[in-house]
Amino acid sequence: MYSSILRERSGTFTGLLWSRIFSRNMGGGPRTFPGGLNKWQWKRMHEKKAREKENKLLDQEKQLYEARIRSEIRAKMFGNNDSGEKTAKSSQSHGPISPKEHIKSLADRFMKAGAEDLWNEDDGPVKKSDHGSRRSGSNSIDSSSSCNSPIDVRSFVSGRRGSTGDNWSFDRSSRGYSSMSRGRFKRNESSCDEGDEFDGKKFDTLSPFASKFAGKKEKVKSSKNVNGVMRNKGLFGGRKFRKNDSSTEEDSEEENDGKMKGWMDLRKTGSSASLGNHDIKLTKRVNHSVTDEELYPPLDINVVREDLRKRKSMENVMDENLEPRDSIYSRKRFDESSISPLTIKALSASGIVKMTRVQDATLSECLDGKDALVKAKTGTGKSMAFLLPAIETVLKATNSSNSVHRVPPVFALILCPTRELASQIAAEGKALLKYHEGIGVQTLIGGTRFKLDQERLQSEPCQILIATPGRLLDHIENKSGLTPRLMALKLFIVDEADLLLDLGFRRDVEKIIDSLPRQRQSLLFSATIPKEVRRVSQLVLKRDHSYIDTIGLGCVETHDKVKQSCIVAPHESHFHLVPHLLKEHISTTPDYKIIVFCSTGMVTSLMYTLLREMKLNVREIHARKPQLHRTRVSDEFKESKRLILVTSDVSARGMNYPDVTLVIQVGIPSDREQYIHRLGRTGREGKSGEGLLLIAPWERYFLDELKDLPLEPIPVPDLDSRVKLEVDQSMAKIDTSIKEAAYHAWLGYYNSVRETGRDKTTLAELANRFCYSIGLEKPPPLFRRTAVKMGLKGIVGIPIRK
Ligand SMILES: Nc1ncnc2c1ncn2[C@@H]1O[C@H](COP(=O)(O)OP(=O)(O)OP(=O)(O)O)[C@@H](O)[C@H]1O
Repeated sequence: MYSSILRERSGTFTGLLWSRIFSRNMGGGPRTFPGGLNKWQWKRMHEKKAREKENKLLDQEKQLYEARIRSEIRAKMFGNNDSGEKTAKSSQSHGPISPKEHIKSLADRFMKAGAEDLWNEDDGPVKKSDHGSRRSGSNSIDSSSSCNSPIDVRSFVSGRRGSTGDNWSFDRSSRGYSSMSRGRFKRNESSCDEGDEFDGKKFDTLSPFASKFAGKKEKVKSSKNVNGVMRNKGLFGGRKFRKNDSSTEEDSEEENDGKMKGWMDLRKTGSSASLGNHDIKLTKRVNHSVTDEELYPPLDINVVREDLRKRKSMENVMDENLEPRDSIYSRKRFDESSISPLTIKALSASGIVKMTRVQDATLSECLDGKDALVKAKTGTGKSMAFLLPAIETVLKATNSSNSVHRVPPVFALILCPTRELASQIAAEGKALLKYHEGIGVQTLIGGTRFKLDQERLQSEPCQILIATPGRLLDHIENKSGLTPRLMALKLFIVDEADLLLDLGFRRDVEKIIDSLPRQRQSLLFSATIPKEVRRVSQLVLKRDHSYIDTIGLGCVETHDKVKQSCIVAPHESHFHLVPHLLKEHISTTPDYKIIVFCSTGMVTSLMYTLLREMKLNVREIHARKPQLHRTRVSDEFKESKRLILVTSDVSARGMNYPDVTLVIQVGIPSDREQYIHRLGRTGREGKSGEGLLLIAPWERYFLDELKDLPLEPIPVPDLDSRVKLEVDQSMAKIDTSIKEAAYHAWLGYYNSVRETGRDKTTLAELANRFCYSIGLEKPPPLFRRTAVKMGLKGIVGIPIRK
């Protein structure tokens, strides 16, 4: 019987192998098999393997078949249309788009107004000198006469300028920001552009790029006739996209088929939400007679930035009809918007009448159901900017949902990085829903009991859910009943988007996105959006999303009213300097409220213990503290004055502690963005504040990342001998275990920083100096496994536990 089964499977190697082994076994071969299996177990194991292999092959065949069918359908749909129609149709379909269309849309987006910050240093318009020398008769346009003509890159990509894609509109009422979506353009808050007439309206040009571009556009148009080449480096890291007009349609069909197969295969390798495929070169290089360098000499981005800065300073004059330039408020009132009267009533009850600029810039776009990536400075009301659309979405969904839901649906999901931030957003949401009956906001955050979450979700209304990724994923993966409720989701919001899309969180976020409906609106908010995040934002956003930047290209991302200084001092002195600086600030600021950021939880704990020993009014928050403590301290710090909060990065993002007078950052933050967010805990709602960065001489390299910020170096203050003595005495009283934990955490943190972590010997030396400065006699040993993991095993000065 078995041999007949095996004969059926004889096509597979496993089958053959098993058949040999089995027949040998029948003939008195070995009784036991590798792994101590008996012959039946051995047989079953191989049969299972063969089945799995067969299924895999079948799956692959099925996928290939589906890909073929899809490409046939696409060929039928688009076969007879011109390229403009193709683009329109493809943007409506929900299936995968062709590589060609994909390239078009990426290139299109890259060249849109406001996308300059996606460019690499050597992208962009032609340098003035080069430009002049390359002008070609009537095709060249003088930059001064053409500075108001935004470029339409579709003309390069599709080979003709689409008439509908050129509708550039300017909304005067919403002055002070830029927003790009399908040809719409609004002006930057602190934009550095000049105004010009367009379509009978006052039109603010995109940027000084426009004039240079206009010339370039003509140039490219004419050069396209020669060889049909388009070069677009920024988004694709130097990749080249070419369209060879002389190639026949058959050629391109063939090429497309080949590309499509590769495309389909690639799409299948990642999760549906993964991004990997978007940045893949799918076109072949084609030789052409004119070199790219001749056509597109590299742009000196610094020249452009300088240009922008000059224009900004010229524009920085107060218009008497507008809010002052440095105000975070716009002139628009909430009652002029289309949000629900009950929400407006709640806003008025909290004394909120006028919108902030970011709210003005985003509200209509968000209410229109568009996807958006929004950048606005810290403390300017981003939470309300996304909570208002969330509430409107719920109202709309509740009114229009004629189908009775099997489970009570969650219509809006807000993802944020920390528990405190989730609770803060929930509190703000509840205040806005004060007069809306039956609409509930709930949080899903770590540190609480899972079962309690479930009960709360079932017993209380929850149309708006605010969650941290880890706990939300727990609920999704453990089938707590949340997943079906998310099926009706209409709006997905990611606050602190750059952090949540960063590697640390991205996997969780991808999994969460996989369990959300694809037909939804998505909004991403942050005060910092580095280039990489704009690229990976496609993980969440639709391709035609708007990018709304209320800060403006080339403008400072921090608040003018926040004074920033930096002290470079040996790190052994930091534990002495911090109390000194605190005392100095307290003596001059009666209503002081200070946040001290430390690099890790355990260093935070040591700093807190020291300050407490010194009888300063101090509290601590870090991830090692129980949630109850964190919530209590966070609430207390919100309400209080004359208090110092020592914290790790759990408080760096989004936390709205009103009237913080000073932020001290001890040691370098993880990156430039984190510096901006930590600093952003002061100077909120347009108020003034002060920031101080305290670093060691070997951390000076980090200042390079902040060179565009108004950070003033100040001399190391002379230490008061009494403070010094007091610090030494207080440090001596601190339990050794706290110091040892701080040493290990310190070592771990700087080992993970690329610049300090690569030279392990120096790192060990620095760590030892830190160790002695906190009163330890010798460095505490590391577990062998930890040392191996950290690459510190065998390094002089790093003792290993026996
Ligand atoms: N239109 C408004 N008028 C007055 N106050 C407002 C308005 N909008 C928001 N606020 C208040 O401004 C403060 C800061 O807002 P919020 O915390 O949303 O800032 P944020 O931009 O999200 O900051 P971060 O980047 O640090 O997360 C809050 O106290 C909020 O209530």
